[in-house]
Amino acid sequence: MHQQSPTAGPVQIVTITPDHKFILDEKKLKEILYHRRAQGKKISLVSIAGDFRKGKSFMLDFFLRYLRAKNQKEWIGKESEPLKGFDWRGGAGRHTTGMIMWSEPFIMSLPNGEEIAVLLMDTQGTFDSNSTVFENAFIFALTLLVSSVTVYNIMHNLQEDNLQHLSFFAEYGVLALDAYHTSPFQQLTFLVRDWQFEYETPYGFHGGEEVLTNRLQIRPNQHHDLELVRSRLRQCFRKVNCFLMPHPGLKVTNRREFDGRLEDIEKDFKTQLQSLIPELFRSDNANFVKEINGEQITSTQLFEYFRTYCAVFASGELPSPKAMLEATAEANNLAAKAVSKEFYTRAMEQHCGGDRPYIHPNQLDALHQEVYRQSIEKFRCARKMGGEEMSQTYLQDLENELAEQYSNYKKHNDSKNVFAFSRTPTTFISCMVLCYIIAGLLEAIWLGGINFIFMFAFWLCFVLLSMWLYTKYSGDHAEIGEYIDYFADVIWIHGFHPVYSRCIRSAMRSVLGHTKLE
Ligand SMILES: Nc1nc2c(ncn2[C@@H]2O[C@H](COP(=O)(O)OP(=O)(O)OP(=O)(O)O)[C@@H](O)[C@H]2O)c(=O)[nH]1
Ligand SMILES: [Mg+2]
Repeated sequence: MHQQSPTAGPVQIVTITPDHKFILDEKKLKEILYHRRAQGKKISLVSIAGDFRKGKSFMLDFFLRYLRAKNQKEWIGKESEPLKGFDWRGGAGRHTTGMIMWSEPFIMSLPNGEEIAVLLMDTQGTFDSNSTVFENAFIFALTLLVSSVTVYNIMHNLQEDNLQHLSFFAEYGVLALDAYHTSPFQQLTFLVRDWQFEYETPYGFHGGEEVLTNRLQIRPNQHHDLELVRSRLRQCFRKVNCFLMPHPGLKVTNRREFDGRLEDIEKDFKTQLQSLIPELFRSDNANFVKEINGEQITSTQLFEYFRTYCAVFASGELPSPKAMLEATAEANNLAAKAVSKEFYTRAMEQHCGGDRPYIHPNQLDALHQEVYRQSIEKFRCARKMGGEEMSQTYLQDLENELAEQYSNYKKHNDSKNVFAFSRTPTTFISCMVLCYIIAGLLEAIWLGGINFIFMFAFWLCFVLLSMWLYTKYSGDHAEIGEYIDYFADVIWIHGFHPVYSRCIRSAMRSVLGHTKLE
């Protein structure tokens, strides 16, 4: 290990602004990652993340002691030496904000003798009352993306909510990657603080493995949600392990003047520190060196990745992560809106859809008013989370969408009107003219006796035409109008249309001299 300069210390590389945006301090990050000691070397980044006020920075200072120690055996330090490095303190309010990196890399050797640069990073605790869901997700996801080993610091036990949050953050991180990776993240170590059940499961990695196997097991008949979280975690991380840490003692947690000295810390805690930390920094661990896309990267490459990931998170291209209540309430409202809209569409289609005849505009409007009222009522009555204020936005959207649909139905209905108006009257008027001419001709050649058939057809067409006009203009007895349209269609398709087409074709042939017109 190389001597650190006396000025080495924690450096804020990511700052969260009061309006919950983040700023990456590229200059400071560059100073660390382009440090002369790290130049050209592969890199390992060990970070700690987890809920706020759970002793993360405190733990990181022991990592620091280990990496700084010249004598590997007695790295833990003197009994009365205060614990310094990354800033930690007691109290209930959050302390660390943004992301903080140690200003100088540490040099370690891989089993093949190659030197690598090791960096430490502290992060803002999740779920304090000041941070937004975006902040939490961004910090955690970025930590997972840039670290080779991420220590997920949790309290008391490995619970379902820890797994759920982790998978949420990991999925958010996956979004920032530009290509699909089978295991986008490397090592994740659950560090369970204040483990109380030593009588059942021992401290350390062995006990941790037992707890982890139990929690990550996919059981037959397990609920799909729980199974999904577990299978995604396995896909996202190359290695997951767990360490059970004892309580550090009441002097650590309850005394204001506690400064981190070992003499105030319980023996068990110190013993476990000595087993945890050397194991975490084992250079023969296959996941210790940072890899991206299956390639071990150098510190200068990491700088570029850091910048790229931050740019993706800032671009606004990613879906904005939402709190569980907000996301569920949104899903409820969207579902209720979809049901109401579908109800409206189905009812309108039944009366004025594509295969329905034209109806009078007044009738269409009355139909719309009624179906619209019922559809809005349906939305109001649906059970939704998020309260009245939230549902108001979706109600507004629904109203706009229904109004737009109605305007489309109106246009469609009008277009049917023009169509019906041209074909049905043309057919009946043509029939009447034809019948009249035939009756006249028959009269002229003294066959007036069979005239009555054509005069009957003439008057039939006249009556049908009058009835049709009445139904279309008044909107009453629409079904009768429909039957008349149908009757006219039959006459048109089987009577006039073939004759017209034949006439037009032969006329064209005589003009163009028997060219192929089929
Ligand atoms: N119960 C408990 N408390 C601890 C442990 N280790 C440290 N602490 C105490 O927890 C308090 C918070 O320590 P920090 O290291 O500042 O906690 P943090 O997680 O970094 O907090 P934020 O920076 O606010 O997210 C201090 O008073 C520590 O003495 C532990 O293992 N168990
Ligand atoms: Mg902290």
